[in-house]
Amino acid sequence: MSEIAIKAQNVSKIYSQGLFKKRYKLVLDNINLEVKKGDRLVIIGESGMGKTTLARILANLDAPSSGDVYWFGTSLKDVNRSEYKHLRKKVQYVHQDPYASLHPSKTIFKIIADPLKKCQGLTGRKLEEKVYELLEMVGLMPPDYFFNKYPHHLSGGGRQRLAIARALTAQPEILIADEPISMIDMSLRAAIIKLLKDLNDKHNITVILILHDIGAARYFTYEKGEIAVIYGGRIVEKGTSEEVITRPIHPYTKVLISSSPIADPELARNREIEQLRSHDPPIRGPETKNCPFSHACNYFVDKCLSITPELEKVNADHYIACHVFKD
Ligand SMILES: Nc1ncnc2c1ncn2[C@@H]1O[C@H](COP(=O)(O)OP(=O)(O)OP(=O)(O)O)[C@@H](O)[C@H]1O
Repeated sequence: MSEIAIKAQNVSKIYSQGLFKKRYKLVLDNINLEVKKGDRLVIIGESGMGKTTLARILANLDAPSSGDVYWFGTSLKDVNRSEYKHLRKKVQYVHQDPYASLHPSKTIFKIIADPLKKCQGLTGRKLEEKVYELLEMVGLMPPDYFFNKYPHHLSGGGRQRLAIARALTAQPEILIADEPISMIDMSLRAAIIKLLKDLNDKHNITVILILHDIGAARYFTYEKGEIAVIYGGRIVEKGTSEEVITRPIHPYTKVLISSSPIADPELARNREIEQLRSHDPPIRGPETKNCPFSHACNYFVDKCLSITPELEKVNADHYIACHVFKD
């Protein structure tokens, strides 16, 4: 059996808001997820559903209010300092915004070389060779052409490639990329997803990719991996791309798929998009026990307003959290 690379166990996150911080907002509600070593996972959902919060907690950039995250079987609550130092390098995070995450006055060589010196202790010719290799690996070609350039010389896609190369300097085994394509031109997006697929395929790096684009999710997972659909801080549907995108069950997943843009004008004209009862994100507190989608769902029944549905198995490749639709 493959080793579990990363696991979230009963992870919840509550933020306090308001003047005296007395209003509590449940942003993640009892999330359970695991990703095997060398596998791929997409976490998909619309804005404000908790994707970034979950990604940051998985990367230990933020702490859950309750629950635990495990890296390679080690609980981040119990880990000792030296073990954590060792594990930290293995889990790297790629930010949504490549513009903000790169030092504007450092050359591209320095952006990659500095962490290489720190993480791998490389110097001189070996350092130069490694910078060359990493730039080549992320498709910044020919690598030495970029050595003395600066981030502002690159396109958005190029900057995201550079941000990925920088994350690779730590030789990670898990890469968590938070919407890495949302701030770059449409035409460059597929290439970044392809790069992440290649890193997974050729270098066996476990990749967790946060997305709101269903087409990109399908492209990333059609050969392997899973898609987890998040709504109101809950995983509402999870499974292979074949199951979740081809045979969606949850009403939210269906709406997400049917409203994703399609290029063919004929298909776009003829398709029907279900109108939801509300387009606002749900407001839930720590004590809320309902289906997070119940305020928007056209099919809700009484139970949906008072009992939070748990993820249940439909088949080996498909899980669903819905009181009404179960298969
Ligand atoms: N530090 C914070 N304090 C209070 N509320 C927060 C904080 N960070 C996030 N939130 C709230 O948590 C909810 C989920 O935010 P999150 O950024 O995780 O969603 P998201 O799905 O990643 O959305 P987006 O795609 O817009 O980034 C939102 O309602 C957001 O306003």
